Amino acid sequence: MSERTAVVLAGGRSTRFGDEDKAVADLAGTPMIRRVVDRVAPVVDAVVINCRAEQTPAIREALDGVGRPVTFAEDESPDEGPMAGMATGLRAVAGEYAFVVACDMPFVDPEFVDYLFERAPGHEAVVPRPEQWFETTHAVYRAAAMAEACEAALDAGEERIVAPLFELDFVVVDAEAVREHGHRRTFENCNTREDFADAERRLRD
Ligand SMILES: Nc1nc2c(ncn2[C@@H]2O[C@H](COP(=O)(O)OP(=O)(O)OP(=O)(O)O)[C@@H](O)[C@H]2O)c(=O)[nH]1
Repeated sequence: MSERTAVVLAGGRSTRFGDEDKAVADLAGTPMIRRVVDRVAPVVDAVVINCRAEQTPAIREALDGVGRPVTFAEDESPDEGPMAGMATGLRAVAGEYAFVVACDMPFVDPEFVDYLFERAPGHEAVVPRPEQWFETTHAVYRAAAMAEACEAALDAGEERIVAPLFELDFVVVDAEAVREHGHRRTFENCNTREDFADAERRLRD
């Protein structure tokens, strides 16, 4: 089996959260990004973090001892959006396939991630579609192909991550397959203080 990587997107400004980086914000006693990495670590061989250079020290500290090699792929120009971050992160991937996940999805389901990787051979992307939209920041990509497609889309002035996706040979994981293989919370994300409070309640349940 070729090496599997998790690319964690953390280069956003957390404006809905407030004057603190939500990636390293405390969620029930653990930095949120640590929760994400701890959950995916059992099903990947390596981790790539995309962030801005000034975020790296705090994220590195939060990930101390995760048990997988962690590489930092820092934005050359910050604030260019999640698709630019995805391209930067994917360019740092050594293996063929990578699971891309946002740093604010602390309930990501490792069994579901494993299922996405299992479906990947022979394709360039495996993207869940639990409802009407594609979960592009919770999907497996052939790293080089998606990075190239993102870069072309950015050059064309495109901002939506579905644009490069449609250039690839991709598999959709439909609602039924999501229900069968994934925990229903796998896509939940935390953007606001209220979302954090909600997540903390769930983590205590
Ligand atoms: N590299 C990079 N990543 C980004 C950028 N904007 C968002 N992201 C990442 O993309 C993912 C989805 O973005 P959001 O959930 O909107 O996070 P955010 O932008 O930090 O939050 P808000 O400012 O509240 O919208 C998160 O994992 C962010 O870290 C960006 O300009 N550059």
